[in-house]
Amino acid sequence: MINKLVDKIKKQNAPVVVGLDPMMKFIPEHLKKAAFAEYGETLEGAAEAIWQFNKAIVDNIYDIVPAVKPQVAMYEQFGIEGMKVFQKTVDYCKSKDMVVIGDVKRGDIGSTSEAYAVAHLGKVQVGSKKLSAFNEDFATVNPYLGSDGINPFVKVCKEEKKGIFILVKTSNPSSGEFQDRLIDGRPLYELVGEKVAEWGSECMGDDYSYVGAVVGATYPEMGKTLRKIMPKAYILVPGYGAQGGKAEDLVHFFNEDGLGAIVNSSRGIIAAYTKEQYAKFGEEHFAEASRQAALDMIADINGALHK
Ligand SMILES: O=c1ccn([C@@H]2O[C@H](COP(=O)(O)O)[C@@H](O)[C@H]2O)c(=O)[nH]1
Repeated sequence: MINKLVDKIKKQNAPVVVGLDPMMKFIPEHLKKAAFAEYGETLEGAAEAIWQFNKAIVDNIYDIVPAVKPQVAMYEQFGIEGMKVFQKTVDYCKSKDMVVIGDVKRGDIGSTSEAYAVAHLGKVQVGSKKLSAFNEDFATVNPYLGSDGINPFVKVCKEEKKGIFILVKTSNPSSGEFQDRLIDGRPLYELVGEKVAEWGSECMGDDYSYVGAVVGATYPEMGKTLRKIMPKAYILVPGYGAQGGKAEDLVHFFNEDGLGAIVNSSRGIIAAYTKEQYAKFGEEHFAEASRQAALDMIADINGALHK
């Protein structure tokens, strides 16, 4: 799957992933009205509105953007109905040949991590059959339980040709509380980065490992250091746009080959129609505003890379 991701990034010339984080406040009134008319103000109604919102956005970006990153929390808050839409969204994006990164941030003791890995990337045994559940292409994984929590994901990735992105340095303001703590004079995120390189060395695609890393756009200096520590790891970079990350800060997250990183934007793309810059599209045409915002983001990042 890492080879497919790299190929799509090259073909579309777009090192960009759109985050499908469908918060209700961003879903246009006409979609909510139609969904609530059919299902009432219920969890089913919310799920239907989310589905219509996601589908319209995906229909408008799949030819220009290689990957999507549905954030599971935004679906999970609506219980089973939300998770059904998560699944439907994953399946729909895959039918459009997009690479799907499930932002699920899992990781636990070995036996539990194994179940998480099976749920999101693998196949579950049911009697004599092996069946896929959520079936994303990649999942995000929390490394703070150590190798026990990571190994089951690596095993499933090998079997299924899937991939993971391990949290190394997150984009949020308080990420330094623990991640920057010095251990034997070195910040913890660097030590995690070294482990990612080690785990990933056994998991190579053609040029990059299918064990990647998450490093926030909001910490460009750390991104530069981590790029050197993990030369073969693809870096998933959240924090561009809504969290303040800028294209010019992201250049050192990439390798000399112009590859090695994929930058995420969620609110900046899916809620583009609420921004003054894209107001001319109007709420009815929210998905076209998202397409334009995605095109602008791609141009912004490529512009910084090819300066
Ligand atoms: O360090 C991290 C890890 C994950 N995220 C997730 O990415 C998106 C960012 O959304 P924006 O609207 O583009 O800010 C969201 O799903 C986060 O949970 C992150 O931001 N930082």
